[in-house]
Amino acid sequence: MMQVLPIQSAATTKECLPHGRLIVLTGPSGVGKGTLMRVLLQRHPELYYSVSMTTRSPRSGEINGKNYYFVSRSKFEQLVAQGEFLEWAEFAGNYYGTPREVVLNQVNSGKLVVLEIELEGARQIRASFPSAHSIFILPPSFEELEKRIRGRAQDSEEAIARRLRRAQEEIQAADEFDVQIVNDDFETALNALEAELFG
Ligand SMILES: Nc1ncnc2c1ncn2[C@@H]1O[C@H](COP(=O)(O)OP(=O)(O)OP(=O)(O)O)[C@@H](O)[C@H]1O
Ligand SMILES: Nc1nc2c(ncn2[C@@H]2O[C@H](COP(=O)(O)O)[C@@H](O)[C@H]2O)c(=O)[nH]1
Repeated sequence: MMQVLPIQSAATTKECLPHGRLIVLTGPSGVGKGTLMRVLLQRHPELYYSVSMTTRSPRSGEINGKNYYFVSRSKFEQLVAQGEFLEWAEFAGNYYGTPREVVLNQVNSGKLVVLEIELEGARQIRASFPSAHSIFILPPSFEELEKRIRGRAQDSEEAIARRLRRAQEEIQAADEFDVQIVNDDFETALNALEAELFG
């Protein structure tokens, strides 16, 4: 019988996922990843959603520990140096990272774990965990993406411009991922996502 080893390190090894599964949900800012995740978690509370750490300032209504762990740049850099992240990246002027220990514990205990992260982090996870299932969410058009980011009304004009510039690059990378789902009609996209996660 094949020996099953727990996942311990993403930085140095390529691991298979022994008990649970790791799902990577990526796609450009404003495409609707967070909204899809929120509804998915309501429908499937057994999923484990990894709360990331960021140096971005909280938006109105965001709660520390629920939406993100909000930390200073110096604290984030200290945690990077200590190897506390499974992956991390700088996006639109802020750091974002996935806490290593809690995620590995959840996967090893058999949970279906979802990471909602940007392109560079998603690439790091794919490199470290080739058996992670990666899903890229696409907008129906670039114009619609811009409309959604602006409609969210949460980011400054400069932040919107950075995110849209980055989105061009991100969309071109969609084919690197296992599955692409277009988030045009919300229910259709949600059903496609559920089908990917629960077969
Ligand atoms: N299918 C859809 N049709 C129309 N609007 C949508 C759809 N899906 C999401 N939205 C809206 O688009 C906006 C951006 O969605 P959301 O914040 O979930 O994007 P995101 O991909 O999580 O962005 P970020 O990566 O910046 O966190 C929200 O106002 C949301 O209500
Ligand atoms: N590489 C990582 N990217 C992350 C993580 N948590 C969130 N994100 C992504 O960052 C952008 C911007 O998010 P926003 O909340 O400021 O709009 C978005 O694409 C998120 O998916 C993470 O831990 N690592």
